[in-house]
Formats: sequence, C-alpha cells, structure tokens
Amino acid sequence: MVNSNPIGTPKDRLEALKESYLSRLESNLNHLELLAGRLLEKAQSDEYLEELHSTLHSISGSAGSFGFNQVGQQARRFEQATAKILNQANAPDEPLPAREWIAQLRASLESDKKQKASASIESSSTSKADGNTCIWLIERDAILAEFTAQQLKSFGFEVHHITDLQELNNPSKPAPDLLLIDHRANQTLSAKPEHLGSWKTLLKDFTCPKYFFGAEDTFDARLQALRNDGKGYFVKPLNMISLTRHISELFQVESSEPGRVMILETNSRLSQTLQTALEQADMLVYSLSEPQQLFESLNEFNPELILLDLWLTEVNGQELTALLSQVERWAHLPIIYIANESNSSLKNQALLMGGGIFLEQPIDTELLARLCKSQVHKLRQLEASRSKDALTGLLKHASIKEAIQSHWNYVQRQPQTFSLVMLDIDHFKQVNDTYGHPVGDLVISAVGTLLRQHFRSTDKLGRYGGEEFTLLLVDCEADDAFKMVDNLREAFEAIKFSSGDTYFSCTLSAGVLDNKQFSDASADALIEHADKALYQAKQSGRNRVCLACA
Ligand SMILES: Nc1nc2c(ncn2[C@@H]2O[C@H](COP(=O)(O)OP(=O)(O)OP(=O)(O)O)[C@@H](O)[C@H]2O)c(=O)[nH]1
Repeated sequence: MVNSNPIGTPKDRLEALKESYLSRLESNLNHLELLAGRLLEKAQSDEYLEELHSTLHSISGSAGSFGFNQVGQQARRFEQATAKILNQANAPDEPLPAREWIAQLRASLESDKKQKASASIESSSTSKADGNTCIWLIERDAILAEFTAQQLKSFGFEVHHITDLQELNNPSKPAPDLLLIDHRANQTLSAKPEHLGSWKTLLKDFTCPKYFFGAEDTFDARLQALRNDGKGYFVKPLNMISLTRHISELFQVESSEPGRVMILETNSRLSQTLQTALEQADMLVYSLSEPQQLFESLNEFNPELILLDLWLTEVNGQELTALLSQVERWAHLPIIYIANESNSSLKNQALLMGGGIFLEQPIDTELLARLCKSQVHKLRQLEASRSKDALTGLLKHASIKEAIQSHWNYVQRQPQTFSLVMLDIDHFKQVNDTYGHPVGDLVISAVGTLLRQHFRSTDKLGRYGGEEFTLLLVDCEADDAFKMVDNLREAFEAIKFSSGDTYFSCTLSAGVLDNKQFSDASADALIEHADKALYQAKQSGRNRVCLACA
C-alpha cells in the first residue's frame, strides 16, 4: 500500500517506495510460481498464459525504475516468449519453461539487490517558479506512479496521478499542460494491442500535448502512440533526466518573430503578388529583382528563406544555388523555386545542387505561405539544436557568449537593465570520483532542467563549460537576480540524487551582477566580473550567491 500523502525525508519516501515495490515483486514471483504449476497441468490454457504474460509485462515495465534492471530485462524476454506462444495458432512442441524462468528471475533479483544500478532524483523542495507545468500522470501501477511523480516534482512540475479513467472528466483538477500516459492504462488484464486505439476517444477533449510510455520498445507501440496523437513515446524504465528535459523543452516558447523571406524574381507583378500574400500571413518580406545585389541584400536582410525564380534572364536558379552553397553563411538557407514552366531538366539540375521545393505557376499563395512558415520553423529548430549543449539542452559556450554580446549591443541602443550570473557546482570532482562520470553527467543534466524550470523563456541560459553555467537574465536588476538564483540554489540543494542505495546532494555557488553596476564594462568584462563574484562565493565557503562589487 502506498501512502498518498507521504511524510518523512525524501530518502525515507524513496526507501519506502522501494520497499513496497520489492514486496510486491516477491509476491509477483510467487504468483508466477503458482501459474507455472497450473501450466504444467494444463499447458495450453490461454487464461493462464495471458495471466503469465500480464504479470511478466508488469514486472518488465516497472523493475528497472527501482534499480532491478536484470529482473526487468529478463521479464521482458520471457514476456516476449509468452506473447509468441499466445499468438501461435497451434500448441508449441515444447512445454513453456516457466519454472526455469522464475528461478532465473529470483537469481537476478538477488544479484540486482547487490548492485548499485540506478541513479535517480528526489527533492523535498517546494519552492517553484511561477506557472508550473501541470502534468497528469495516467499510470495504473500505484507504486510506480508515486515514484515517477516524486521525481517529476523534484524539477518543479506539478503532478496529478490519475488512477481511474473516470477522473479524466473531473473538473476540480487543475487543467493539464501535458498528459503522460502509460499506454496500457486503458486495459485491465488484457495484453492485446488492439485496445490501444481507444485513447483517441478517451482523450478527445484534451488539446494539450500527450506523451505515451510503456514497457515495449517496438515499432507498433510507437505507431499506436502517434496514432493516438502522442508527441512522443518513452520506454520504461523511464529515464527521468531525459524525460524532464524533453518536457521542459516542449514548453520553451519558440521565437514568435515573423519569418524573414527574400524573393528574387524579375517579374515584378508576380513578385508583388507573392510579397502581399506572405505579408498577409505575417511574414517579413524583402523583394529583389537584380541577382547582382543578392549577397549585399542577404547580409542586410538576413533572410531565413529565399524564393528564387528558377529562370532569371542573366543567371539561372542552378547557378544561384551553387553560388549560395559556396558561401558558408548562406549554404544552408532553405530555397523555394518558382518555375514558370515545367522544365524538368532545369529542376533536376537545381535539385542536384541541393535545392529545395519547386512550385509551378500559377502559385497557390495559401500553400506558399504555409510552406514558407514550415521551412522557417525547421531552420529555427536546426539552428537551436546546433547551438545547444547535448547534455543539458542549454546554449553552448560560444552561443551564450554570442547571446550576451548581442544583448549588450542591443542595450547600448535601447538602455535596459540585465543581469549576468556565473554559476558552478561545488566540489563536483568528488561527485565524479565517488559515483562515476555517468552519475556526474546526471547531476549536470539536472542543473540544465532546473534552470529551464526556474527562469523565463526569454532569458538566455548556457553551459559555459564542464560544471559551470552562465545566465543572462533580461530586464532584471541584480537584487532580483540574486533572489532568483538563491531560490535556485536552495532547490538544487534539496534534490537527492541516488546511486544504487547511496543518496547524496550537491550544492552550487554563484556570482551575480547587473549592467547598471558596471556601466562602462564591455560584455566580456561583465562576464569576468561575474566570474570574480563566483570566485568570492567559492572562497567564502561555497553554497552561496555573491553580488559583484563595482
Ligand atoms: N561527469 C562530468 N564531469 C565533468 C564534465 N565536465 C567537467 N567535468 C568534471 O568537473 C570537475 C570540475 O572540477 P574542479 O574544476 O576541480 O571543481 P570542483 O571539484 O567542482 O570544485 P569547486 O568548483 O572549487 O567547488 C572535473 O573533475 C571535470 O572532469 C562533464 O561533462 N561530465
């Protein structure tokens, strides 16, 4: 039985959940033993086979989350073997070796108990950023749900556990921003995948994003999730670091700036029609008729997409594509070709030069506007992924420095206060040395997610290097920045990381300033001042935030 309102330290709560899980696992194994005996007497009973399958499925989907990795993997193999037999029309030649399976599961359980296999997180912190993402967790396994919910809460998500699908219509719950669904939670003991389709009907009133998860790492499970409007499918045991990062990135607001489209077209009437259609679709448009001015105009307008007349009088689309591909800055600029006739050889040549989409006249302007938007969206996503650090999803060193420089340039023209923060995990070397590099990576990654949860999407957050982070907080004075970073420091300290059966927490130090304090300083000098304040925080005992002195 799981206490729905657990008390005690995070460690106590995790331990209690692991204890509950272990005793359930042991009774599952006893139940499997019973089924194995019945199957010996009645080898082809579908009823017993389905129960065996379902119990193995439940173990395979949950054991790994509690650190019983070998048990989970083995249960998955046995579950697959049982499913094969269930799907066969004829009785198998050999009886199912269920007794041997159970002996192997018991041996794995003993071995898992001795291993330090899992790394997880827990927090007692309740201080959260405003507007927490509200997640409804639809999971029929109460222990697993509690365990998952506690970890999600550590990152500042608000989590509601749905055990009974009737609760989906409960108006007293705060509306979800995201549904996280065990894809089999709409079934009872049945393991038949054809029942999965009904999620679409069950969730028809929910417009928020949906993620599915399940024990199966199969094409079918992913396809079903997609067909049920899932934005993604995660395999159990859930990797909480990757899941929380996925979720927090999902809610990062994409730039709402209008897409910038350049039109290079000699036919002025056509050019005007296209420009009007795109402007009506809220895009910024720059029209050009002279190819000779191409590079000058590109540098001036900085487009995210170019509409190119495939057959200009002096130079053709193929040559222009080649020219663009030779200049690094424009080599990956998306191109939409406007062809005034069906000239397949010209099209093929431009395609071979790396060209993009072809539209023939008469142009469907509505389709064109949609295509332009999707091309700009793709380019922005690509640029974002290039500038992001793989472990944390934050900006890489060069990108955060660039963001600081460009914001600094901006405030020279439009005076505005911003704060800079340098932040570093304390004694991080010890974490690596004691628990290993992968656990160290988990801690770094957790800082990334925590930062995204605590700051606005308009702030720039970067991994400066190793275990050091840089934040640019726009429109924010140092005193406010100090308070926010101090809240973050407390939240981070409250997170309990676990490596096997060992629990530990980490702290961080930070240096904070705003540009008003150092009005003559360059962007680089501001970073240096913030770094000095960080050094001061380290020198004066760590686990603290220091304001830079002007
Ligand atoms: N796991 C992991 N470790 C990293 C990564 N990048 C840097 N490190 C390690 O981070 C540690 C940083 O150690 P130090 O610079 O001595 O600092 P510290 O131990 O945090 O001590 P203080 O900053 O003085 O509190 C080094 O051991 C690096 O190897 C990474 O991506 N993953």
